[in-house]
Amino acid sequence: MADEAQEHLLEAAPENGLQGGVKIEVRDLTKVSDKDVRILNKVNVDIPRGVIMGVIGPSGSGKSTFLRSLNRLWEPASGSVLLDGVDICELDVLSLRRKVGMLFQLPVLFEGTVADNVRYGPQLKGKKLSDGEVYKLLALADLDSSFYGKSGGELSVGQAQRVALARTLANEPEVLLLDEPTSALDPISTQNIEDVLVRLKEDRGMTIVMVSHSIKQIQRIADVVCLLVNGEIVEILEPNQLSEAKHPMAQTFLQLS
Ligand SMILES: Nc1ncnc2c1ncn2[C@@H]1O[C@H](COP(=O)(O)OP(=O)(O)OP(=O)(O)O)[C@@H](O)[C@H]1O
Repeated sequence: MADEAQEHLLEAAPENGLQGGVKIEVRDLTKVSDKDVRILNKVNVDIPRGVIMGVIGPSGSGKSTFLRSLNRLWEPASGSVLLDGVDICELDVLSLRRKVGMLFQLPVLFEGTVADNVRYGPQLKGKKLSDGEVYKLLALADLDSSFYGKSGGELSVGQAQRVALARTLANEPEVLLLDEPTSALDPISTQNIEDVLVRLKEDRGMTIVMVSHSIKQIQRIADVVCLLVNGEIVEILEPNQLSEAKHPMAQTFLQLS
């Protein structure tokens, strides 16, 4: 990846008074499939703290694999990922996944109430969240107190996605990984989630890496966008500069999406 591209990322670091600096360093990250096909090929990128990074690229280019490699849902074949300078392979997987929370395209809620779901992570560590703490987490995910006692079956997909977000936030993550988190949602639910993500970045300095097929969404909320093609990062740009991307796939992708 060109040095120039990396500079875009570092320039996007927050000017909101929160601590800046590199949060995630990805070094020569390579992932090979069982059939010996390279899914990620020597990916290098520094992701600053307090930035929303959008990841785009054609289907099969390795976006989900990249995301899953950041919290060891997929183990790399070679290369490394450093979180605050510490190789994630040196961290206990459970504590890594608390620090680096993840949301998927479709939310899966556990049995029980919304409050049970939100309490789940802290409970595994022996901590019972008070009602007030649960309400605060719901509010962070833009859900009012009426959701507290509801069950998953009573929720729309958009509401369930926000409950899944509140459940992730209960673990006090420093990084959020989002794999097309709004692709199954209507425009209003999408906007709710986008607003929450921007607030988490601005108020808490959270680092957010989001795969999205929507260029418009990337342009609405991302600070930088990273284009993956055939398992390689070929461009890192500010969202409003996407039309200036030099890689031929970028133009095709822009026209089709
Ligand atoms: N568990 C797996 N085992 C083997 N190959 C896999 C596995 N998961 C994904 N792949 C392959 O890795 C490549 C990248 O897949 P990945 O899901 O990361 O792409 P993507 O860019 O997220 O695609 P999409 O936009 O369609 O979700 C694809 O060729 C896919 O077939």
